[in-house]
Amino acid sequence: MSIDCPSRPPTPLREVLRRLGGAAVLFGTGEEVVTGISQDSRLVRPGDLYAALPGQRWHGAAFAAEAVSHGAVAMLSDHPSELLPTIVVDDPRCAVGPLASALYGNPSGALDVYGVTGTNGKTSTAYLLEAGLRGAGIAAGRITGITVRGCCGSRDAVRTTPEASELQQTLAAFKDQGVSAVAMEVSSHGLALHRVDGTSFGVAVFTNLARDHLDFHKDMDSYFAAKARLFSAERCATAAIGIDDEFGRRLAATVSVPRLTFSSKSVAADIYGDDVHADEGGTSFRLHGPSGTTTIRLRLLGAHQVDNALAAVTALTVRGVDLDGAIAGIEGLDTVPGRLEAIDAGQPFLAFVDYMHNTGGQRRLFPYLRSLTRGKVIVVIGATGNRDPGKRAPLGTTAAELADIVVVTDESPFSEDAEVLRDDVAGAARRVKTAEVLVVPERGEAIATAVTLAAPGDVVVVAGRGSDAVQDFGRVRRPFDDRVALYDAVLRSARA
Ligand SMILES: CC(=O)N[C@H]1[C@@H](OP(=O)(O)OP(=O)(O)OC[C@H]2O[C@@H](n3ccc(=O)[nH]c3=O)[C@H](O)[C@@H]2O)O[C@H](CO)[C@@H](O)[C@@H]1O[C@H](C)C(=O)N[C@@H](C)C(=O)N[C@H](CCC(=O)O)C(=O)O
Ligand SMILES: Nc1ncnc2c1ncn2[C@@H]1O[C@H](COP(=O)(O)OP(=O)(O)OP(=O)(O)O)[C@@H](O)[C@H]1O
Repeated sequence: MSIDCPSRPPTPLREVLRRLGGAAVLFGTGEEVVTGISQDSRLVRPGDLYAALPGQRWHGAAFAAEAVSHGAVAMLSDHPSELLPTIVVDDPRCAVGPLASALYGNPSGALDVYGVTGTNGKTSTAYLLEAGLRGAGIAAGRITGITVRGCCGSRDAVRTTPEASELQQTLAAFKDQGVSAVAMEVSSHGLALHRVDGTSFGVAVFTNLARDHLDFHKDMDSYFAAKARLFSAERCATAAIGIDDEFGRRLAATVSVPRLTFSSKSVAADIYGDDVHADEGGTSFRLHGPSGTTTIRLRLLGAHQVDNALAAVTALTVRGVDLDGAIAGIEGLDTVPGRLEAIDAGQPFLAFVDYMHNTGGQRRLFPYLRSLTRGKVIVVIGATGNRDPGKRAPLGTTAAELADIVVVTDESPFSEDAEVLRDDVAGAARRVKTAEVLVVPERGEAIATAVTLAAPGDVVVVAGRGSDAVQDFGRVRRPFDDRVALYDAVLRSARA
């Protein structure tokens, strides 16, 4: 990995205090100087200001000693520390982003940042954007829940949208590497938890909104409101908005920044796609926009990728990027890891790994999978623990409505009882009565079962985890990659 944030000029603590405004109170002399900021004691570097935040499980102040051991020189929190000079503010989480941006030289001001939000398609759209930017000759970086990639290397992502201090460090590193545009995912958690405060977006992109994350946001209106925060004139210069659902239309009607809309259903959009052909080799469609009509041939699979490509082209159009080069880049993208990724070990049926984990994704993808076969669609499915329990039954119901065989198994239960998760999904799937429903707790066995049941011409899809490399059972975590497991299962079945 080579995305280290280079050291920054020291900033006196008194200057930090001044930046935070009149409500901030300093406990200490203010003689110290800080060279960076971190909100995780484990990631503190010598010279850092440690932002100790109240969280869901802990208060960061509990980790002050560890921050000191790593070289923290001062703290930002909602109460003073006995260990470090502290600047106290009422809501330190709100303060971190803008302060980190200032300490790292306002990196987003020097970058064209494409922020992608929405329930589904953020990662895919960010990959398409990066490919389009690079195709147009623009040095691009990418921040997604899979990896963070600049011009000089990449590293695995910890979450979809990095915490505020890590985000500003990454943007500063990108800037120093010569990156000039960044495609990044902006999750609703990221917006609600102020991770992107202090970041200026050249364009905010809205893909779509469907039920998800209601454990955190409580209802769809709050979920939408979190997403809509990205589109305020204080955060973004322009917007690209998908209007194929009610929420996108609502957003398009209310944003005050210059915007273009896109759609794969409505000619009323500024940029729209039609004549979609999605088969097992790729996806083509006609794109109609301000500069005319062009045919786009994606190597990515599934009609949903037309929506994501429209999102990317619309955002690139809004930013005035050369579209010929950008479209060539988009057409060259061969896969997004774990997003309808084909697994081919020479078997006589189609096999995919996908990340669908909500009914919005299921409803968009199953029709495509169905179109690929005259035989059966077999899905391996589960529900992730510690997430909205209200989404489990709909996942089971929709899978059973749209597939022929549903193999229910474990995803990552985290601290929840795996059997309860399986029962919720399988119970709902069984009530549909049209699909065969099996429960196979161990994921590798479930995948092998699906493969064994596949006849020539069928479609097998292992859903829900995409490219995740670890299955998390709370106390036990084990390496598990669905793509490897599916490939191995296919090979084993061929030998048998
Ligand atoms: C809601 C949320 O984002 N929570 C994350 C967050 O929790 P938190 O801020 O409440 O932190 P906490 O664990 O209570 O700890 C409090 C403070 O102590 C600090 N700390 C904690 C432990 C330690 O050893 N040292 C230390 O400094 C933490 O950095 C934090 O500032 O910080 C924790 C550790 O730093 C994360 O483990 C935790 O992720 C939770 C488990 C999580 O699952 N987050 C998911 C839901 C998430 O954010 N997902 C979205 C994408 C969703 C999607 O699009 O599908 C994302 O953007 O990734
Ligand atoms: N435009 C779309 N419309 C509906 N479903 C989609 C769309 N794009 C992707 N999907 C589905 O959502 C899954 C996740 O896709 P992707 O990772 O691109 O989205 P995401 O918004 O980043 O999701 P997450 O935040 O969960 O990573 C895909 O595997 C696919 O099943």
